[in-house]
Amino acid sequence: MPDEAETGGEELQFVDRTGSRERAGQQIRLADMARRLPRLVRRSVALAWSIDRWACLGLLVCQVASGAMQALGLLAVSGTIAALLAGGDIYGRLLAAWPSLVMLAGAAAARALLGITVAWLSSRLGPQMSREAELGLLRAVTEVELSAYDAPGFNHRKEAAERGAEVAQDLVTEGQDLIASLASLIAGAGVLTALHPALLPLLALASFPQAVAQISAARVRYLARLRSNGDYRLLSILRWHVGDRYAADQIRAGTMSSFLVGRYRHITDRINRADRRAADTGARMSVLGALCGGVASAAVWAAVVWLLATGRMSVGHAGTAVFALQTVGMALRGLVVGGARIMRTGLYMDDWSAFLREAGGYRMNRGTTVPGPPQQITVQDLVFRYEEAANDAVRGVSFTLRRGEVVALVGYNGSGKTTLAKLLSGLYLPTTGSVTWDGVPTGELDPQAMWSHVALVPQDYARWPLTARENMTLGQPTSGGDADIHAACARSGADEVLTELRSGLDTVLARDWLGGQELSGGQWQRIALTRAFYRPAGLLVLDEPTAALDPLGEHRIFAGLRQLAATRAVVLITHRLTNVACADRILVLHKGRIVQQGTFPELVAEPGPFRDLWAYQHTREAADPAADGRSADDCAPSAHPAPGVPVPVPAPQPAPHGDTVPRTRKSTEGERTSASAEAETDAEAEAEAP
Ligand SMILES: Nc1ncnc2c1ncn2[C@@H]1O[C@H](COP(=O)(O)OP(=O)(O)OP(=O)(O)O)[C@@H](O)[C@H]1O
Repeated sequence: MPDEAETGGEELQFVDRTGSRERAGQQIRLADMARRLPRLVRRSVALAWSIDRWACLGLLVCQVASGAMQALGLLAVSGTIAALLAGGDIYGRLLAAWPSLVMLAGAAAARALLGITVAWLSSRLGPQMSREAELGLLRAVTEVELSAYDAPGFNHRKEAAERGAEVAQDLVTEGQDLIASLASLIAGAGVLTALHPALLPLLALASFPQAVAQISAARVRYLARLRSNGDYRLLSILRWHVGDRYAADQIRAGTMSSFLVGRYRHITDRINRADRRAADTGARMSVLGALCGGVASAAVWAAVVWLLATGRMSVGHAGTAVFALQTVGMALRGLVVGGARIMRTGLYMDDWSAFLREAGGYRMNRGTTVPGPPQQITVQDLVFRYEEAANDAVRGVSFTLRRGEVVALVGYNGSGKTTLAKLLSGLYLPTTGSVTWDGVPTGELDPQAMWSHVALVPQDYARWPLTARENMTLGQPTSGGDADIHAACARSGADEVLTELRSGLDTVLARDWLGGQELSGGQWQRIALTRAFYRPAGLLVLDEPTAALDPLGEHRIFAGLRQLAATRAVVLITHRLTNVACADRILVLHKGRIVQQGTFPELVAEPGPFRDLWAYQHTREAADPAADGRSADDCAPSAHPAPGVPVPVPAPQPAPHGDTVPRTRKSTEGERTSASAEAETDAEAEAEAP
């Protein structure tokens, strides 16, 4: 298969629409660094302090002590050299140098010990910081509006924040390296200044070109990585698709492996090119910096020789100056390299903290009214448009849904059914118009309290790698205990699934896990239905709830639906029109609008999209009964046209199996069909049917 990139077609790519990170990356410069470093160190210390103040305190004390030991060591070097170069016999000189030597060894040993302590504390603290950062991120993610996931900018910010959480642990080591370099610098600079005041400014001047070069190289590398971020993301998505079990059969049967691997290669080639360019530029800068630095260092050493030659500095002091110059030089390099690293980490952490602050710009900001189970959900002039979409997904929709009612949404693919169901559940908020629960707009309700009254079976239901029990209770067991779970299983057909599970409700539903067991698609759908039936919710939304079920399983669900509706408002979305005969009212959507509504018999009698769909589906099913395993008569025999007659007008009569829904009666606004109440007893009997 030809590559899209080769054919000139569109190519999947991730774009930083805000450009904020690119701008931030451009800030990796010496002046910005000098300005930002104290803030970054403060932040890393504050984060560490909030997690483990004793470890944090220990690290700070160790670094200060290490700096002091370094200064002591340099002084000891000076004392040792001075004693060794003094006049007198060698034994006398060694004896005089002895205390300085002991001090030198003691300082070195103490520094080594402090280094080990720092490494120990850092390795305890670092991973904790990342875990805490991840937890903060998880909390922030659950606090965003669902619509955030439809906004490309949000996903980009989320990924950047994830990277920030990942590198949070580096802040400890980088912060420590920086503090250690600073301590060394102060110690060395103090000694150097004491030896001769001109040496330190000279050294600082000599280090300047190298510092600029190293920071520039770090900036180039960061920006290159930033520009390749989208490609790295693509690679991880491709890796997941190629490696995951869900598509393994399709990759093989579709002989897609070379296409996918080729695509992977195409992206890695692009990353490699960018990396090579960045590496080359970085190396050129480093060479230039090293050349300038080399010349400047030669000047510093020449100055030391000149001081020595002109008698302005003793030999002992000159020896100490050699060590001090090395110490200060290393400390300066450590400051620059560590500074560039912590700047880079700081930029990622900025992404993380900005995400936590604003939840990627989509933090839920809703009301605090705590609702009860909704008695009536009213939709008025509802319009909803997905972010950056060209058209409204739902436009000008008005209707009322009451407790005890089953309302079916039907229509062609993309007509807005799922979107409307999510608006009813308060998962999305209207762009204009309103959705009210017992008179209160969904935006004014406390979201968690509202969703505790929603039971949702989406088209793509989650397959949690948890036990069967947790998969059904969603970690929120009712006071009825397992009895409630079994009752819900009996409704959904999951009772049959349970008998096949090794440890019953305690079985982990994930084959990859030790002791876990995998389920078939239909078995998983039964579990998803059990969740919804188990949940004591006032609004039940079923979006294609039986797509994966066998005919008997499907029959069981629809036979029990009326009984469920007794205490709930039910929204049913299905393309299988025989199933919507169970509904009190059917809303037909087309391009986001309600174009028809009424009972099943009314709609099959009325020219329009519903009748077209029904005629097509029924004719097909009549021609090939095997296409639909269950009889259309299960729900509303009166509504079904006789074979060969495309769309008959149904006669009003009670359904079999005791379903007493008066099918021909129009469910007008403000009016509830008597069916809901009357059907309960009979539907209960039906629920027992296999
Ligand atoms: N996350 C999204 N971002 C942008 N547009 C979307 C998104 N989800 C759906 N849409 C668009 O909104 C419209 C309605 O989609 P919706 O999923 O509500 O349709 P549907 O009637 O449930 O379709 P189906 O029968 O295929 O499930 C479609 O045009 C679709 O392309």
